[in-house]
Amino acid sequence: MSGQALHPDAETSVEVRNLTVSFDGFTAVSDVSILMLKGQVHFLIGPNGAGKTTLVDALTGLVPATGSATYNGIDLLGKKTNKIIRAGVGRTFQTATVFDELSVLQNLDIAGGLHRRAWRLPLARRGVPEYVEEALETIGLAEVRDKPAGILAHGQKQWLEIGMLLVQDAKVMFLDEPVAGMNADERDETGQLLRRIGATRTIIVIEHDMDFVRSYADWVTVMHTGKLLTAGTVEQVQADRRVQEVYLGTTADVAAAENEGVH
Ligand SMILES: Nc1ncnc2c1ncn2[C@@H]1O[C@H](COP(=O)(O)OP(=O)(O)OP(=O)(O)O)[C@@H](O)[C@H]1O
Repeated sequence: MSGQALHPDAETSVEVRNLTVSFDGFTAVSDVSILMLKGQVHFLIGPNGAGKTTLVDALTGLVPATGSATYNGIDLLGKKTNKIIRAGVGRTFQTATVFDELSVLQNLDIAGGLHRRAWRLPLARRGVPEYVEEALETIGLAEVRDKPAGILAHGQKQWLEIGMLLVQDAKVMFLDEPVAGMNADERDETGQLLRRIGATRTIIVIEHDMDFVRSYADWVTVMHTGKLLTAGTVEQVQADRRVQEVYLGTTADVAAAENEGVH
């Protein structure tokens, strides 16, 4: 895909080619090809039903797909979710999946256990592993480590989910609307967090909050009715008339909006 090498030395991390997902004859994702580079925060946007979640489902072993998708050359299609996690590809969902009655630390420990091949001693008997300490610091929850996850603020729960991916050693993270329901401060903290962890990983965020996209996207991919509409920098995507049409309606609506100074 031309123009995507914002950083000349960025390496391709996830490569999706001609990916198609059909449900009983309905094509939810149609012939989509995307390159995702290491060290970039990618955003996947598009109106409701565009196929964003289904695309991520296909890349994380939840729905079957045709075409090809690799991470660092490892085939992702046709693999079970646990194998995909072990390969270094993780995701969050729109609704939090933390165990409310367990502490922040225990949630991280369990998530880390999913990644470890061998069965290990429970946390209480072996102390807190270094990588869990690091994750706690990174997500800013060190001070609430022993609190039950159920009492965390909404934003903190989302950060815990991201921490769970960190302890799984996910090098590729798909995040489904991580800032939905967050206040402005929480959104900013989340954006900074994504930048920090994205420097050495590949982050792909499904998002509807365009302010958040504008502030933190290195690269934006736009989907519409299952197809890839366009991809580029925020500026490129915003200037694309097809994107404006998809979000605003018809070409006539776009012209009217432009006349009224809406962009
Ligand atoms: N399991 C399924 N069976 C049948 N159709 C499905 C299934 N999952 C998704 N779809 C359909 O596929 C299309 C794409 O849905 P998807 O959830 O991927 O869109 P999205 O871009 O993530 O939308 P949103 O922003 O609303 O979450 C929708 O028309 C949806 O109804």
